[in-house]
Amino acid sequence: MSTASAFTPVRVAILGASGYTGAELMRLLLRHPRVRITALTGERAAGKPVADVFPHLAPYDLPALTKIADVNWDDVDFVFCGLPHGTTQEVIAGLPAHVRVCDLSADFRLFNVDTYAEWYGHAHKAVDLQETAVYGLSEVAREQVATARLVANPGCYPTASLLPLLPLLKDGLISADDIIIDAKSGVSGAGRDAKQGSLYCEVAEGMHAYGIASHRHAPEIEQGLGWAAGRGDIRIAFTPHLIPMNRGMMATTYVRLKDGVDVASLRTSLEKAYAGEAFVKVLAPGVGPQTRHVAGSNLSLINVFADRIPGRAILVSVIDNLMKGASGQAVQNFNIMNGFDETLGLDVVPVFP
Ligand SMILES: NC(=O)C1=CN([C@@H]2O[C@H](COP(=O)(O)OP(=O)(O)OC[C@H]3O[C@@H](n4cnc5c(N)ncnc54)[C@H](OP(=O)(O)O)[C@@H]3O)[C@@H](O)[C@H]2O)C=CC1
Ligand SMILES: CC(=O)N[C@@H](CCC(=O)OP(=O)(O)O)C(=O)O
Repeated sequence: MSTASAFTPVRVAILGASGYTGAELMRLLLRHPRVRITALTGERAAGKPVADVFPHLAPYDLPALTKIADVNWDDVDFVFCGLPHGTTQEVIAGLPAHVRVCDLSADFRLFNVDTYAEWYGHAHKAVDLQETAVYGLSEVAREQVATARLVANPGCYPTASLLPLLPLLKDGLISADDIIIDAKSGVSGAGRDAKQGSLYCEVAEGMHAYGIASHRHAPEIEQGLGWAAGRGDIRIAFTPHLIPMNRGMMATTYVRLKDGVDVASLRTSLEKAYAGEAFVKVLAPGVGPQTRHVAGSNLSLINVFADRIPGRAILVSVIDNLMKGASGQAVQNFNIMNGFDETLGLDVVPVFP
């Protein structure tokens, strides 16, 4: 099987194709009518056919994995970069100018390079490029994404957290100073690399919080909230948890309503913000979003509930961390950057149950 297109295809390279987000990108782009995959890279997997690394892709006609240094850039228009954070800034800074980029790592997400250095433990290695990067939460930044050369694809926890919160802050309905995010992720969020924390015995039949009050996605979420609230000093309580499942992410967020605001107004704000959106849906009152409702798809399902404590509300949002939390949103941004219908390659119905 190979991709066929009646149009001139965009020639795409996936850096980090031997990782989980790379596999997800190949799954989506093989079905994308305007894409031809011309280069795939791996580090340890360089030199291997994709089928050796991902046998589920054996039926498809894909280039073999190479080192990044061996990519022929004359044959590439667009790069999806799925490398570990910290390795990406220098790689992207070294790409030829004609190539547009969607970076899935955290390397270009924080606009303030001092904040980046504080949370990532080293100075930013491409400060000039950082200034040109657009934070690609697709529904919020469409216009900037459309013309960007470099899009910083949001993190999975920030995507799940920001989608329900941004409209409510923009509309002035909730306090920016009392936001508590309790989030859970499937283990694929940690990537395919062998790590003790991803071993079966460490994650099966149990769950645990990690990065408590110290996870590097907190400043990314605060940056987005600050944009919506028009303030740079927002601090959140954010606790991620690792859950024994392959994919999926849930953010349960506790907020305080501004005086005179009720939960119905929150619902109206969310419905208005996401009316007509292909991938963000506000569920009917009382219906709880579940990770199994979005598995394998680019959907984000959200809902809002009255808390039993007066003046408070609870937001629940779910995404698939590898889709809307990574590769799905990256393809959505690719579509926006190329003027394509946003849903191309993403018309995937969730796998249920
Ligand atoms: N997994 C998720 O749900 C999400 C991931 N992200 C981010 O996306 C990026 C990719 O994540 P994911 O696919 O999960 O990670 P993986 O660990 O599964 O894959 C990493 C990829 O990068 C390659 N690689 C590793 N080190 C280097 C290096 N020094 N130089 C060149 N290539 C290298 C690996 O090659 P090889 O294996 O062949 O050595 C592999 O192809 C990360 O920055 C991650 O934080 C963002 C949102 C969600
Ligand atoms: C389960 C798990 O380990 N998840 C990762 C987040 C995945 C992600 O979005 O990370 P980036 O910011 O690097 O893109 C973590 O907590 O670090």
